[in-house]
Amino acid sequence: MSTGPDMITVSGLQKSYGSHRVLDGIDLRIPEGSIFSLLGPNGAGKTTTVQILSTLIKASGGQVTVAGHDLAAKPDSVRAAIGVTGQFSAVDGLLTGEENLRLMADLHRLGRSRGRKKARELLERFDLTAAARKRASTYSGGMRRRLDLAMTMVGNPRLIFLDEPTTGLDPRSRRSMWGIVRELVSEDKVTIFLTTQYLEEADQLADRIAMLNGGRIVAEGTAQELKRLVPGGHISLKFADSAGYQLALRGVGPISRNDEALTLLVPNSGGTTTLRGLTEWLDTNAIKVEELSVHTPDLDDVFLALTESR
Ligand SMILES: Nc1ncnc2c1ncn2[C@@H]1O[C@H](COP(=O)(O)OP(=O)(O)OP(=O)(O)O)[C@@H](O)[C@H]1O
Repeated sequence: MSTGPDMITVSGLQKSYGSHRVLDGIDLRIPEGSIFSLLGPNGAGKTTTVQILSTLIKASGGQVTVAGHDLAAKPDSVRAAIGVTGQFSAVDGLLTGEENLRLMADLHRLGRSRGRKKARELLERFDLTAAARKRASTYSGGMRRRLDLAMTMVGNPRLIFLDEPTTGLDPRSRRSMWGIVRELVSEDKVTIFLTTQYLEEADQLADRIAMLNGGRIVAEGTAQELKRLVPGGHISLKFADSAGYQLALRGVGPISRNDEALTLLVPNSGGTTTLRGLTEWLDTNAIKVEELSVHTPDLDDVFLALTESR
């Protein structure tokens, strides 16, 4: 991840609709060349934040710079530096993939030969060459998303707002999209602002994640840092016989028990020490374990713990 200058800085960002305060003082710093993900339950204010940062609507208060430009003073400069893809796809289904890209090249005034070259390159890169002459309406969901992203890349944006890039895609198409997004960052040095409903997606892609709830950022950090915020890591043990179970019950300090299934849950600090200590203790006491599994908290646990209605 880059430690260079920031692509986005936000301080004290506010947005109200009448007396309804949707964003209540948000601070963010997003380094250039990184992937940042904003998460939050429905109605938390994610779309509002993206709409403000991408110049679609005006903030009610606070300071924002995007790509080095003051958002309030220089919205045109901000617009020239960014690309937006997602829910409001620019793809025209009646045109072929190639035509869609050429149209975009025309809008960016690339000129005929440069436009064609750019379209060819992007079709190749986004794995759409074979479908280049087919109408976009015949494309699969994954192909359509790739075309949409390719069209955004025609303008050479330094920052892309990716709104739910894989919603509705099958696991293979989702993985292929993740690969493309990573490549945009590693090769083109693009900064990505990602909104997603899939916590796994943020976990896979984002360098840093912020959780928005009730118009405020309630947690911010790497996926690992966020996971450390919630307890919930545990080791699950299933015993071979009731004698071993009874012995362990007194010895291991379980957080929960199931006498019928002969299972115990033991808290896990996250390191290997607890696990090793536990298995050594079981060995020493000749207790037979049938199954052992380690559960580390995931972003779902963090999300639920931090965004429960308050
Ligand atoms: N134009 C508007 N007028 C009044 N209220 C609005 C307007 N746009 C959004 N809101 C309110 O702002 C709040 C945040 O909405 P926003 O769309 O930003 O949430 P979100 O986090 O993107 O949610 P979702 O995951 O459902 O898309 C909601 O309570 C919504 O009703």
